[in-house]
Parts: sequence; C-alpha cells; structure tokens
Amino acid sequence: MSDTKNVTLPTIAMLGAGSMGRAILSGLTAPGVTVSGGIRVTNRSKARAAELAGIPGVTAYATEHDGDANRLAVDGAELVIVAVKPGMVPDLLREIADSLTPGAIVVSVAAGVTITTFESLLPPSVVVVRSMPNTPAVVGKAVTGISPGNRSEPDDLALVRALFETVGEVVEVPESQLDALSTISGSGPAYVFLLVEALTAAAIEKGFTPEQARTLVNGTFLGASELLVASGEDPAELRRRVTSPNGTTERAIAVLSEADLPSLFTRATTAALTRAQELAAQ
Ligand SMILES: NC(=O)C1=CN([C@@H]2O[C@H](COP(=O)(O)OP(=O)(O)OC[C@H]3O[C@@H](n4cnc5c(N)ncnc54)[C@H](O)[C@@H]3O)[C@@H](O)[C@H]2O)C=CC1
Ligand SMILES: O=C(O)[C@@H]1CCC=N1
Repeated sequence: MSDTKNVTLPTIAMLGAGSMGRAILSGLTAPGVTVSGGIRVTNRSKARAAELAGIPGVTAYATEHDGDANRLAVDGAELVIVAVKPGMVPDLLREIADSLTPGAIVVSVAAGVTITTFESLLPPSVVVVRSMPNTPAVVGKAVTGISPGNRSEPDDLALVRALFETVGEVVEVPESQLDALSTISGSGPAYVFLLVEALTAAAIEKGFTPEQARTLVNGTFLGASELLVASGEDPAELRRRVTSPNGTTERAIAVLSEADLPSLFTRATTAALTRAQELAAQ
C-alpha cells in the first residue's frame, strides 16, 4: 500500500497527466513518499495544469500555454515518466532529447512502444526502462510490470521498482513479455469493470434499485477478491465452496460455462496483444 511506504525518490518529471499519469501521481504524493527535488507534471490543457498545480510538491506546465513545457520539466529531472498516448511518444522524445540530464532514467508507461524506439530517439547518456502499470494505482493497488532497457543497471531498475511500489506491487519481466503482461494486468481492470457492469444490470433486471445493485455487486467483487488473496486458496476451490451440489449456483455456472470463458479470454488477450504489436510498428 502506498501509505505504508517510507521512500525517497529523486526529482521527477511526469510528461502527460491523463488517467495513468494522475494515477501514478496519487502514489507519488501519498504520505511517506518524499520526492526530494519535487515533481514536475506536464499536460496539454491549462485547466488541468492549474488543477495539478494545487497538489503540494507539484509544479505543473501546460503545453498549450508554453511550447517549452516538456523541455522545462525534464531539465534537471532524474526520473522522467512518459505517460502520453503511444502515437505521441516519438514526437515527444524528439522534443525533449536535448534537454534531458545525462544519467536520467526515462520510464515509459506507453503500451506497445518498444525500448528500441525509445533508445533510438534519445541520447546514449540516458537510461530507458519500460513499464506497464494499471489504474488501481489510484488506490495503491496497482500491479506494474517493469522491463530493463539495454543501458539500464540494476540500481536504475531498483529505483523504478521503488517508484512503482508507491502505487502497489511490481513484477519484473523481460521486454519480450511486457505486451503479454499488459493484456492481463494493464487492460485487466477493464475486464473486471465489464463484469461488474453486466452483473449490476442483471441485479437491476431482478428488481433491485441501482443503489442496492451497486452495494450487492461491488461488495461481492471486493469480498471475493479479499477472500481469494487472504486465503491463498485456488479460485476453483473457492468457487466449488459456493456451488452446492444440485443447488442454485450450479445452474448459473452451467449457463456461464456455455460461453467458454477460457477461450473467450484467450481471444480477448490475443486481440490486445495484436494491437500492442500494431502500436509498436507505428
Ligand atoms: N489508462 C490505462 O489504464 C493505462 C494506460 N497506459 C499508457 O499510459 C499512457 C497514457 O494513457 P492515458 O493516461 O490512458 O491517456 P490520456 O489520454 O488519459 O492521457 C494522456 C495525457 O497526455 C497529455 N498530453 C498529450 N500530448 C502531450 C504532450 N505533447 N506533452 C505533454 N502531455 C501531453 C494529455 O493532456 C493527457 O493529460 C498511454 O501510453 C497508455 O498506453 C498504460 C497502462 C494503463
Ligand atoms: O488500452 C490501452 O492501450 C492501455 C494499455 C493498457 C491499459 N490501457
């Protein structure tokens, strides 16, 4: 959890403050986390920059207001987090390349964009690390994959691990596995929310008010997740304990099994992987 950490990080520049950038920012501004040289954040709009500038320890710049915003933010920063859309990454890297501090670590969160692309557009004096976080970072429950670049040393990777541990758990994988990891944990919260939406709709169809449906469904997802993690048991065994022989759950599971969920998730994650490969080729 973010609020149990006592960690000190060097000066950080966060380029892009959308869903993911702000989720990471919530960990960096949590109690127990000290960012010694402060956090510089850039995004496109002035309105959001004004909002971000209200967070203690954050200096915010809007690119629509100041064409030098990204260059100013990275100047002197030791950790530079690239959190813009994948298609914007090459132009952004060309823009900041000459302003980066030698020895800085550039941390990508962009889906699909390879370490080779980063390293080819940046000076050899900077280090690249690729990552794939997820939005539960907002509540300190992210799972983040990190992969070393060709020039990163163990200390660099340890610093990036500490950065992402401010928002949850970290798993190190070779870059060859990072797109696959993204199809599971990067996109995964969306799969869970889709299931929540569907079960909520079913609850409302059964006559519950939207508020009752939210309590029933959100509570069930939270309770089941906590039971899964706290017990350490196999989910199939936990499912079996809900499914009384010849009972009600058995009928529901029989219907859900008609959809062949394992094959559906294999197809879904393969589609996400194909998209990551398309983004890498752009
Ligand atoms: N949303 C998610 O769950 C996850 C997203 N990612 C990655 O994070 C990155 C950002 O995604 P989201 O936050 O979802 O997108 P988003 O569209 O919410 O945010 C993009 C941000 O970039 C800013 N921006 C655009 N051009 C800029 C520029 N030239 N300089 C500085 N800032 C600029 C925008 O103002 C906005 O704040 C993507 O590369 C995505 O692949 C990775 C893991 C999970
Ligand atoms: O959908 C996307 O492309 C990003 C990467 C993983 C989650 N969101």
